[in-house]
Amino acid sequence: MLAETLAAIRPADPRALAEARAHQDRLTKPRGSLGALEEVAIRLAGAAGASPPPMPEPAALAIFAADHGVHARGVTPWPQEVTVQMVANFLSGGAVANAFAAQAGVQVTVVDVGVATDLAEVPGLMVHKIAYGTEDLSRGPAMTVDQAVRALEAGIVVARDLVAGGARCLITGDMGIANTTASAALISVFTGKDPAEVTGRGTGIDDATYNSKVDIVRESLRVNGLAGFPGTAPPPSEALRALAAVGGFEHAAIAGFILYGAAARVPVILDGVIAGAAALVAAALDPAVTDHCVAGHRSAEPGHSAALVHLGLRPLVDLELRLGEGTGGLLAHPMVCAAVRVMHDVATFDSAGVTEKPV
Ligand SMILES: Cc1cc2ncn([C@H]3O[C@H](COP(=O)(O)O)[C@@H](O)[C@H]3O)c2cc1C
Ligand SMILES: O=C(O)c1cccnc1
Repeated sequence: MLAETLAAIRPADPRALAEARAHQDRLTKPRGSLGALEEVAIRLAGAAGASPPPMPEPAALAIFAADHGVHARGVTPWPQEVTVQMVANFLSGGAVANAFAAQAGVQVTVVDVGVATDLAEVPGLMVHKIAYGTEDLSRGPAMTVDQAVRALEAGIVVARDLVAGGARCLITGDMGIANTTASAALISVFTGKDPAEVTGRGTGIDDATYNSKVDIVRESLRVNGLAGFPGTAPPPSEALRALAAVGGFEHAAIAGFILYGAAARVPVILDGVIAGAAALVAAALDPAVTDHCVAGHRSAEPGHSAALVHLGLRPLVDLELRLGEGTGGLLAHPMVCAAVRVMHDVATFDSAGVTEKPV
């Protein structure tokens, strides 16, 4: 299924890109006056292979939840049970992601890809559990390559089901106590940046815990033989091994979710640092996936900025959010819709009889 999905991915369509650019310039506004929103609409046209691109709605948020063996190293002040407790909170509609999703009119699905507790499938929850949390990435591989592939495929299946159910835009979400540690390790591997530059404070930690977290990320790269790509990214053949070594099940599943969106030409709005790390994995497997992604926001985590630079994506919202769950992606969704609606609804100089400034 992974191979099939990868084989279906195409880069942006140059003709649709050119048509969308030309169309933007015919609309009744000064050229370029919608700034980065023009680029978003043009990007979605290239991704869809059509100008104007289809409206990116309805949108569906998938919150991939999993636990992390590295939690045992004290990288976060929160107990591991908060992951499963927050899953229950998402399902009863009480989390920030639910509030933002309600505001944006977005459907929420929670996916257990590796929570440390057994969960029964209930409406709104899909169970694709790979294991009861990962192993400790600072002592050896967090998961096997086979588990990484199964988690990627879980993300593919979830995206496929949501698109089959009518979703025309996919938004990434995550829940997993300690997952900013795995994110930092992945970002360090895939951007070639030093762990000290890409490790952040996650939910909020003191200086001593922060310094230890950086050491643990560094140790994870050394123990797993991943410290050998300074300033470069690992080759695609190494990407799955790197994902398995230092990633989480939610990172793998989000990478698969992104790959399916790209393959199906359904745009994917990326959330914060966890999605950024997952997108680096997806882009290492096929660089064309970034043509199908919009960076919803820039998180306060330093690794997220490094990931966005590496991916060549410009974030739409920059509000120092550091929550995850899909909250940044949800805030961006109405902006992405507005950008595309301009292409559908706004009159041209010709059609409205507005005098165009001579070029
Ligand atoms: C109550 C609560 C709700 C959350 N919602 C998202 N996260 C976020 O914080 C966690 C990662 O941070 P760290 O690596 O520092 O543990 C992830 O679960 C992420 O989704 C939350 C964290 C907490 C505590
Ligand atoms: O950037 C994020 O998405 C983030 C930051 C801190 C904790 N959880 C998620």
